[in-house]
Amino acid sequence: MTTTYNSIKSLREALKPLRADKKIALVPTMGNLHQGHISLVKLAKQHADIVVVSIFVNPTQFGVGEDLDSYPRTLEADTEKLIEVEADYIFAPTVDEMYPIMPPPTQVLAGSISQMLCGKSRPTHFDGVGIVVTKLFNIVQPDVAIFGKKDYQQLAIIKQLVRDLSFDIQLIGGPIVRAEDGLALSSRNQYLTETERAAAPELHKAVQDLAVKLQSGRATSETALQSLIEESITAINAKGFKVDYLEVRNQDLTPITEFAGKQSWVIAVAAWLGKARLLDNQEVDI
Ligand SMILES: Nc1ncnc2c1ncn2[C@@H]1O[C@H](COP(=O)(O)OP(=O)(O)OP(=O)(O)O)[C@@H](O)[C@H]1O
Ligand SMILES: CC(C)(CO)[C@@H](O)C(=O)[O-]
Ligand code: BAL
Repeated sequence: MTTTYNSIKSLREALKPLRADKKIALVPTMGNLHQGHISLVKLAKQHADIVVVSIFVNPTQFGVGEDLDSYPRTLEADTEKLIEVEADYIFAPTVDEMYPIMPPPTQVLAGSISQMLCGKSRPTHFDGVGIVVTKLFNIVQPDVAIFGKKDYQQLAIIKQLVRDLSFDIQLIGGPIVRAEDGLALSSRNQYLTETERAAAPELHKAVQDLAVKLQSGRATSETALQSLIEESITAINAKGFKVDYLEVRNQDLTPITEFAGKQSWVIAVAAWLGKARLLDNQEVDI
């Protein structure tokens, strides 16, 4: 059975008797669920006895002028999908329940990792993610928490949060779920027009092309890497996107300083296509 709670107190009461002998997993979401989210719930079920899915469009992670008001809110359809996949609890609080004072005076800042990549164009975004995820961890006290690798930087920031605030939580990153044509599933894909949707998989293709070049050993120096990156940005922009950033980093998101020998890198990209800012990434082991 899938039960929905809107209050922190009632969810805590429901979970309390289960803690003694059940493993609890948390899957945090902003709702408008698609197969990417459902894959995380299925992964959660493999690692825990009880799965809690939070659905909360978190205002503190939206910047001024972003899509907080228009972000799709589809709780009824989401609930049906979660019943079908047999999630145990849905936590769907109101903004007042989560933030008695708005904006909350307490902050959870992630430092330099939150100012790079997506943080350059969304400078307060990860501070909002930091506080809401900290609250969700404190409310649910899960044994396991599942996040998607589509939001690669977010997962890296949450790894740092778990380490620095000593949360006793096992973090698991779920693989990116894609449409058949390669586009990473995302709630914001619905902002695309039909023509833009047809062009959208080009982003993934460009990332794959760059991955092939990296794997063939062409990034022998900082300069060589930079020129491959610039080639990719030009190719993506030529398809009608406006690249926000495309960077190659070590998989912990530190800058690359070693070019010889075995390397574990990640290509991370964000690009605007019409009203949608699309994210993608690919890990590359060289
Ligand atoms: N295609 C996907 N594959 C795997 N995980 C995903 C995918 N899309 C989203 N997730 C994960 O689901 C969780 C909730 O994400 P969220 O509700 O913001 O969905 P979203 O589709 O990414 O929305 P948005 O378009 O706002 O970025 C996050 O951990 C996110 O990384
Ligand atoms: C982790 C999260 C649920 C926090 O609001 C959100 O950033 C998301 O959906 O990725
Ligand atoms: N999945 C990322 C949530 C956001 O862009 O706010």
